[in-house]
Amino acid sequence: MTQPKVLISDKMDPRAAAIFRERGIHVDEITGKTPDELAAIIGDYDGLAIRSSTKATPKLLEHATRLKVIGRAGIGVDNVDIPAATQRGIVVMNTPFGNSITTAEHAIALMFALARQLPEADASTQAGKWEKNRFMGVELTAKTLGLIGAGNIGSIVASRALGLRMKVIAFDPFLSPERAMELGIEKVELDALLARADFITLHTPLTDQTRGILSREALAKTKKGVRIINCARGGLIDEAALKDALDSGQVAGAALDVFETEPATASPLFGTPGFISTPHLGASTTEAQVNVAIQVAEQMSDFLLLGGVTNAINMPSLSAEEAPRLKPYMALAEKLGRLLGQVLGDQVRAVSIEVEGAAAQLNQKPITGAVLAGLMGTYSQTVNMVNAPVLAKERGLDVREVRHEREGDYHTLVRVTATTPEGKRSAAGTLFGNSAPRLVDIFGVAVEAELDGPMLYIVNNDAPGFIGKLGTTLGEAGINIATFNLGRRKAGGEAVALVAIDDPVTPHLVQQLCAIEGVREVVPLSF
Ligand SMILES: NC(=O)c1ccc[n+]([C@@H]2O[C@H](COP(=O)([O-])OP(=O)(O)OC[C@H]3O[C@@H](n4cnc5c(N)ncnc54)[C@H](O)[C@@H]3O)[C@@H](O)[C@H]2O)c1
Ligand SMILES: O=C(O)[C@H](O)COP(=O)(O)O
Repeated sequence: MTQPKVLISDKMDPRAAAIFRERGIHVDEITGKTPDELAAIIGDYDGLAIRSSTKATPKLLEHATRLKVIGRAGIGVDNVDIPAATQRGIVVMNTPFGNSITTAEHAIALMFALARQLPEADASTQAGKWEKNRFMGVELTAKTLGLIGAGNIGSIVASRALGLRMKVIAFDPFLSPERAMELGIEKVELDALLARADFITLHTPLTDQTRGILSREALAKTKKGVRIINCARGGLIDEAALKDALDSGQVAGAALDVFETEPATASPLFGTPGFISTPHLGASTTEAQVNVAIQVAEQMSDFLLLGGVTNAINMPSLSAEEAPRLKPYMALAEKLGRLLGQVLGDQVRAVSIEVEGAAAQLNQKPITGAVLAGLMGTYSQTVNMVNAPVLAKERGLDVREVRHEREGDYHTLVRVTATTPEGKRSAAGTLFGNSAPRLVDIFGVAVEAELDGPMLYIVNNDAPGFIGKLGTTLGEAGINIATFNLGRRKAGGEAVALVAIDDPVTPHLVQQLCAIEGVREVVPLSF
């Protein structure tokens, strides 16, 4: 295995680079590059470790020809084009909990800062004004805090606010009543939250549903004198409407850590009385940065070295312990998919993947991904485990997974059945010694073949003399037979030969093989 290379392109705690090096991964820390400069170097790397500054756009990813994984040392992945990464087979992972406490604390800090106008009071005092009568604050105790989004960060904010004796209400369509009760908060609709909250804090991702959730109309529905905090994502609030609401006094104060356009070096909000801002500092504590740096480096190393997948946005998880056990199954699954793909071409409309015996104890998703990657890999150069399920969906391929706990003739078995307009064809394989993939059944004919290197799949009438003629034709073309596996439905019926050969065959030789008496089909294979 060649040494993987990782690029850290945003400022990150040095522990990330140290972990990559300890695990034998080459790492370069190159920060502050323009998109074009980054595009010029990204082609050298297997992994890209980022925070929120690097934008992994489709344009950048076009140059990322080696890239296998993007690791986000933090939570929000809106700076990564996930569909583009997935199309290119790049796993995108984040560290969903490493900076949650820190960010929740920042929201609470901003809530205090708004309640007591701390930044203005500080600036005035340091300017020598001593304006004691100018800064009249409000208490938090007994006030109502409205959470928009009660996930990881929102729920930590709730627990801190309850400790401050606030009443907490939340709008989150995915918050269950049980979870709300467990958190000690009241689940409400958005309009009720707007009408009741003295403070509103946002903790949702930026999605099509949440963009502009505090729109001009929503701000008009708030309780007069509300104070608003946003430590989630710019774009959740209409900034122009917020400016007007601050000017009119509808909103008494607003604290933004995040902006629609970042870096936010200019904004109509700047200088507005009651407005406070920080430059996307939510996650910026020593503790959070150490957490996310360690987590992202461990996760990316596990993926690059062992195939373990943790906290991936675009792929099911696969622990570093599970990955070595699944590896031979994935190799078997990929070979079965590849075999069917080569024999059936692009005629496959549906695939059923059955696991039986020991295989049924494992996580089936990676096995399915490998089958699809093998199947579609015969007509797509860029398909892999990551993008195969998405590409299958795009092509309208109906994919089914079936699990049989019982053992059949083999202690472990993977069977792939493909449906084409002509009917169903299936291939099954097992693992010898729990590690070596072997084909044991092809289209209902029992065989025992290693699927490796160049091979020939031949269907012929079972009749004396065929093997001799086949050997002679291959021999005259200078093709050496490595192994020969033959199976038949019944004596004198249809027979299937899987022939491992030392060199690939030419189309002309395939024609010659097809011309042998009794041969019905010849398909050159490669594994
Ligand atoms: N300022 C910073 O530096 C900083 C740091 C960390 C995280 N963040 C951001 O904070 C946000 C929240 O992070 P998290 O870890 O709590 O995420 P999370 O996924 O744990 O929680 C998000 C919550 O939003 C809810 N939600 C989704 N759609 C919604 C909708 N339409 N209306 C209301 N609620 C909705 C979800 O149900 C979920 O409970 C993310 O955008 C993240 O990027 C910012
Ligand atoms: O989503 C996140 O984790 C935060 O926005 C933190 O971003 P940062 O890593 O750029 O500070």
